[in-house]
Amino acid sequence: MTNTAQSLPFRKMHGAGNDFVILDSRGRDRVTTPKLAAALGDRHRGVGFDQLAELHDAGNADLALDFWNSDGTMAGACGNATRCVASMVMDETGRDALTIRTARGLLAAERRNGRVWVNMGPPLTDWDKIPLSAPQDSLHLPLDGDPVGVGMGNPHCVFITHDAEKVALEEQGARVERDPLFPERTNVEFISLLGEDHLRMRVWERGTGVTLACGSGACAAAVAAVRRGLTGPRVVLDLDGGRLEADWRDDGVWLTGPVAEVFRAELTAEFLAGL
Ligand SMILES: N[C@@H](CCC[C@H](N)C(=O)O)C(=O)O
Repeated sequence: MTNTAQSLPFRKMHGAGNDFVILDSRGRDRVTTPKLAAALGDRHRGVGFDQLAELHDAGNADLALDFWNSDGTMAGACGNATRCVASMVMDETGRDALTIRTARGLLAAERRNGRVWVNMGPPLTDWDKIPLSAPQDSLHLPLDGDPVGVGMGNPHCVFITHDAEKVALEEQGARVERDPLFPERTNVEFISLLGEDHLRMRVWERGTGVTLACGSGACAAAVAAVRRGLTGPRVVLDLDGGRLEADWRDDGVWLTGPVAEVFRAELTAEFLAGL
């Protein structure tokens, strides 16, 4: 933490109930450390969030983004936070198209008919790119329930079930997140088919636990559903916190859904000094 003497402004936003603290470090040094992320992510002694997103300057893009989980670890991708920040910067600048540098690569965001879409990039299906710990066919991972492995800049393990409502999400999610098949742990999704190109999805996020929605997870679920012949490439997903849409095109998987700003506040100098 470089800025302990001063308070630090932030915003709270959410996308379909997947909630974020947004720190805007454009024009200054980045401030997030694992300790700050974990302290702020504490819903009792901090602010509480599923992810923290920190904006910063990017030479060759409109902005850059880092993502942190509430356990203080970093994530390579966060679809819902990317949508929230894109919407915020589009409102700020009046622009309808942005490029966003993330650990996953350069992502495009577009506002079409009032809805912000983000291209989360092409899915990764090779075992070493997801990554898995040994060569495997990612379409049939060697785990009970025959899940599909998908990389979206972060790892996902997608279980196709008869009824996602009936899954013991906490127990199964926690176990699969740390299965040795995933050297970097994994996000875990359970999906079931509700109708044509319409999925129910529940999610356990790596580094956070059960969340109301996960954007990269929705993209991974759509990819798994297409690869297993369940749906076409454009899919509606009903999550606990709302509805997301994923559209797998030649240039990547596009994601949209609701976004909301909840409040703006500042971290006190006392809170920061205690880290
Ligand atoms: N909520 C996210 C995913 C956040 C990162 C994830 N927990 C990880 O560690 O990979 C989303 O909307 O994509």
